[in-house]
Amino acid sequence: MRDQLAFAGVRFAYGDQLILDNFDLNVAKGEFVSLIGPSGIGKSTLFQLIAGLLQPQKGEILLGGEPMANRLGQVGYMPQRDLLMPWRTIVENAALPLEIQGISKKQAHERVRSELPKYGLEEWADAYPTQLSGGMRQRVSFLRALLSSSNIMLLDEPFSSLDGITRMDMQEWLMAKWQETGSTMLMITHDIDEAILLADRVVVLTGKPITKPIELSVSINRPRSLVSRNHSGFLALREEIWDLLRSHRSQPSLGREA
Ligand SMILES: Nc1ncnc2c1ncn2[C@@H]1O[C@H](COP(=O)(O)OP(=O)(O)OP(=O)(O)O)[C@@H](O)[C@H]1O
Repeated sequence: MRDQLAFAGVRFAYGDQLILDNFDLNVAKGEFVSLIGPSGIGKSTLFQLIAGLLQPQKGEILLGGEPMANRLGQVGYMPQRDLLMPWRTIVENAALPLEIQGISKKQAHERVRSELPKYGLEEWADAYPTQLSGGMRQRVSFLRALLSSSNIMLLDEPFSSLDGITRMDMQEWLMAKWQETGSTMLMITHDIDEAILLADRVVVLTGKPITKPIELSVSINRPRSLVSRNHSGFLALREEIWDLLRSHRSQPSLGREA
């Protein structure tokens, strides 16, 4: 089967700061991939390249096997903070990508209203974002991203602003949504447990520039739940990822002890 997303020999630099060099990454249709790496390594840059907000200076980014220079509108993006417009109701916020696609406001609103029960939000259709909890707002943000494009969803630390209990609820909720929608998902996270729990594969980004990402398969049976964290395979993977991150953090070039 063709990859849903492929980086082939990609180079990208901001001025003389090289972020990616000869970078390859392949993501299969319907796969869930977590991306983890130190702050400032280039994770958000990677997402901006996928979304088409930035272009590679060398190499190609392929969507569905095709090189696609204009990738805007081909991917759904869920940011760290929900970025809902406070003056728009929940329906009006979630319907925005459909209206941008040229669907009439009436049809767009009907479509969103039909989706809201799946998000536990049917009673909040006409509420404003400030009336909702953080977890509820992130569910609206997810729905809005999914309505932009369900082919590839980019989740940029989607739960980092939530409290610990809501975050765990949302992790289980996202696992269920991923299975229901069959979308390809890439998620940036700084939380090793979150990276493992949700993913088929964890990609550890290290090095400046990033050349070869370290890819680790997560072979823990699905459906998973928070209890899966006690699985021996989970604990071993957590150790492995932590060792990788720690060893790169303590490189002399990063200003730590030799
Ligand atoms: N528009 C820009 N112009 C110049 N440099 C930039 C720009 N955006 C990011 N950078 C630099 O590129 C590097 C990678 O940034 P990026 O935001 O992709 O990292 P990140 O891994 O997502 O970091 P974090 O985990 O802190 O969000 C950083 O050194 C950052 O300062």
